[in-house]
Amino acid sequence: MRSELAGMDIPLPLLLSTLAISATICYVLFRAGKRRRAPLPPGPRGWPVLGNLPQLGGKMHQTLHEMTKVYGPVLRLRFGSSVVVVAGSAAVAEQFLRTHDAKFSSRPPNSGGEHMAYNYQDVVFAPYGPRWRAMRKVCAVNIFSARALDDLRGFREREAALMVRSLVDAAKARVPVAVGKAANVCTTNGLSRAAVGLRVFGSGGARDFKEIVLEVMEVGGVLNVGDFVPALRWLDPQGVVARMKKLHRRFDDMMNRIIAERRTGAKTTVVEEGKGDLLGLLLAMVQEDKSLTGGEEDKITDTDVKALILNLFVAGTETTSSIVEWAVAELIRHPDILKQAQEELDAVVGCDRLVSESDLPRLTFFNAIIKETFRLHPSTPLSLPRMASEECEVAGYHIPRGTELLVNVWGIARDPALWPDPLEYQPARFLPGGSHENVDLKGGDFGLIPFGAGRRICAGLSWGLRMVTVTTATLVHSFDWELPAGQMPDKLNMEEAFSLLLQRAVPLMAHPVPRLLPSAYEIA
Ligand code: HEM
Repeated sequence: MRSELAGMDIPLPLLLSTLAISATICYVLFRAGKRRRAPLPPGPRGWPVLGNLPQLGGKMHQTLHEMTKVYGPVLRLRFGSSVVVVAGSAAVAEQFLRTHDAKFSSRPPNSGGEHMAYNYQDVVFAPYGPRWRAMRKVCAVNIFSARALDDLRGFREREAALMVRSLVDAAKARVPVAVGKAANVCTTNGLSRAAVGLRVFGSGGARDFKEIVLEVMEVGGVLNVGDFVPALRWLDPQGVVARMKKLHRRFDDMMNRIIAERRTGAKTTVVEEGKGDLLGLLLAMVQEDKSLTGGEEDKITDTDVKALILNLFVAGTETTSSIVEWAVAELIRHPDILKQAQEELDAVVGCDRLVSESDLPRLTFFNAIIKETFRLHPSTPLSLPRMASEECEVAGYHIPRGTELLVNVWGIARDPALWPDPLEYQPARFLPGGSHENVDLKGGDFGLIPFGAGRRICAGLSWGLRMVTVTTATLVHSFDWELPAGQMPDKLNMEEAFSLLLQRAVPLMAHPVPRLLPSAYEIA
């Protein structure tokens, strides 16, 4: 038999065998293609609807660290309807945040970004793109560049001195102080003076401002179940969204008032001159009709200014003061390390004045203490979430588009494969000749990334690091620290609280004992 195909006369057996061979080749290629796609990462089975949310507990970073030991360094979970992947080793974090960083440069949508941060018009939640880049540049130039940091140094040092004054008063009264609270007043006021020319706490502080900032920091740290389970979103079971909306209105009203006062030159709440602060610089840009991205329709607006200021308070206050509190607690637990730190401070600074920022580069041992504290007690143990804008392959696993990424910076910094005696507080590991002498905190060493890494690394890293170092150095240089009667340094409770930020479960209370010459404490 013969068959006619496109006018050709082909024998039927030949045609059939050609078709059979083609079909077989297609099938083999299809199977090979299927096999080439990497598997999804492993992870524990979750519950219906809620997925793995009920298994996380309050100390999510600890649970995820344990799961990583079982399932490996790329862990796949489901938070409600969101697929989440957790990076649990330095090598895997590097693949996500260096090799594939461009694909993970946006953050997943969430209620904080929508209801508090002016519908993602800020820096923290803004989708990756020209607008986000421009907003980051505005911060970088006006507050976080080396020059801006130096210009604003007076605010930080002044607040550190005021902290010392209040601690001397407590010493005279023989009352123990909450070290984290004292540090928080210092870091928040330092930032708020630089940002809006106002002190949040203390004399001259605006009460409204303080209340709003405290609540913004608190609400910003809550994990909202409605973000992961769409069916629960409208119910708002924790009442988080309702609080956010109310708080947003209060913050917005307050900022509108501050901006109006600035524009009319009225002086109701402004305790600093306001010259040279970030708000003044940003309002000048609005006045000049400056474009963010160069486009005509993309002028910087009052909303951009308010969103940016909000970011600084949420991202830059508790993160900074919690590290100071952990550092002082570690030093109380390790009197030999505290003594060595004080000897270095005395040699560099002397005993007749307080620490200044210009002393910091010469404090080799003290800088190692700061690194070691960030290693064991990173303020944001799971960094901030990112989201895959494209699919990719990491460590042999397929990561689909839309997957949320958490990087367990807390767990990675305790990996025994990377850190000898990982649970021991040993600043010397960062000293010349130590096992990690060249490691820094700036996102290049993936075993230690408390500020994140890649394009969306912490925008306030330089400010945060300086503020943490100068505040801690001031506390350690100006005072000896004694625990309240009955507490032993080696038994100090070092438990972590239930929170997205790494707070202490039991706030550190201690007696400051002045140790410098009396003239050092003469603070105007
Ligand atoms: C010292 C303590 C601080 C720590 C440990 C810290 C940590 C972080 C981390 C882990 C991220 C996410 C990075 C990533 O996605 O890879 C981040 C983002 C951010 N941080 Fe910080 N931070 C600190 C202080 C500050 C300060 C003082 C400010 C501002 C005054 C600030 C402003 C920001 C902003 C604006 C972002 C968002 C960056 C973006 O999405 O482009 N942070 N921070």
